[in-house]
Amino acid sequence: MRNPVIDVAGLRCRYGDFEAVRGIDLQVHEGELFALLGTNGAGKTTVLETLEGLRAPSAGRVRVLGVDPSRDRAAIRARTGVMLQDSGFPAELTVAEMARLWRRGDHADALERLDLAHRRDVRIKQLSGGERRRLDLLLAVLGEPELLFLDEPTTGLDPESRQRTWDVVRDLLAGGTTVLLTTHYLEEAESLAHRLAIMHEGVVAESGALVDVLAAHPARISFDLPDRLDVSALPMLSGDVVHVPSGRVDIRTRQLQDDLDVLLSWARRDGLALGRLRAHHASLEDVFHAARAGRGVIAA
Ligand SMILES: Nc1ncnc2c1ncn2[C@@H]1O[C@H](COP(=O)(O)OP(=O)(O)OP(=O)(O)O)[C@@H](O)[C@H]1O
Repeated sequence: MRNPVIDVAGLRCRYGDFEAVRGIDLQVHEGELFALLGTNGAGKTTVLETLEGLRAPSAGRVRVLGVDPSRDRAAIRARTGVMLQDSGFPAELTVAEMARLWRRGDHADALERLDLAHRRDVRIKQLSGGERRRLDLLLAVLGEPELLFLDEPTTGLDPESRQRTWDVVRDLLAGGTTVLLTTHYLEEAESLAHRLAIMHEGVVAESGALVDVLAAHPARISFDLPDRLDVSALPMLSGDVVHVPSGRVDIRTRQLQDDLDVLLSWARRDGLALGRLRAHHASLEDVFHAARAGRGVIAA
């Protein structure tokens, strides 16, 4: 098997007395999109900055494209694209000028792809927040990097712009680019990621292939408990039943189809309507809440 594009073992990062990253392992393989998720302050930006060579780890081993980023940042920069949360480009330049300054050439296709062609002669200071984000992405991918760091790439974008960004990322993946993504939008990770890690308070609380991580968590059935019924009236189910004060029943089960079948048969037999009935396999949001609550499962 080939060496991972990113290989991190036992990484620790300190800010003075405070240890923000407390011993994490990560491997990102060629051509995959790895989502680094986590609660606020979990340490994602610190990890990202370490991988980009912007800060040295206080302990552990970090290799990016086979190189130690804190020792040889220049070697990595030439082969990576970085889309930061706040890029701070010169406000007076136009979009086309900025792109040419970043990398020589016309870039008409890339501008078109990111829906910026019609804004090519507009100054950066006049762009909307969403257009700024698309310009950030444009500049990050102009050099056709082997490895792309995307730090919350769709924050502030409307749903259509977000979809467009996802399409660009999918095209890059199809072309063999490796992507490390951080995002607070779990549906973004669920839509794009092959593998992921969820950080909480400086450690990895959950990690693995997206499909394995989702499969390791119970499915859910929820509905409004019909009027005048008590939860004790529910039929015998394999899952755990939680009854919230608002009258909603929430069932966590590893036998989704069987439990749903039992519930629907019971409701039909007794002529009951299960209001706002929902049944679904675990979503990344369920996994995220479990990780935060310390119920994570390291799947791989
Ligand atoms: N320069 C700094 N000095 C001291 N503490 C810092 C510094 N930068 C970050 N921290 C702390 O380190 C921890 C991790 O911060 P980091 O920005 O890496 O988290 P994050 O996962 O990116 O958070 P968010 O999702 O909120 O952006 C936080 O508790 C933060 O307050």
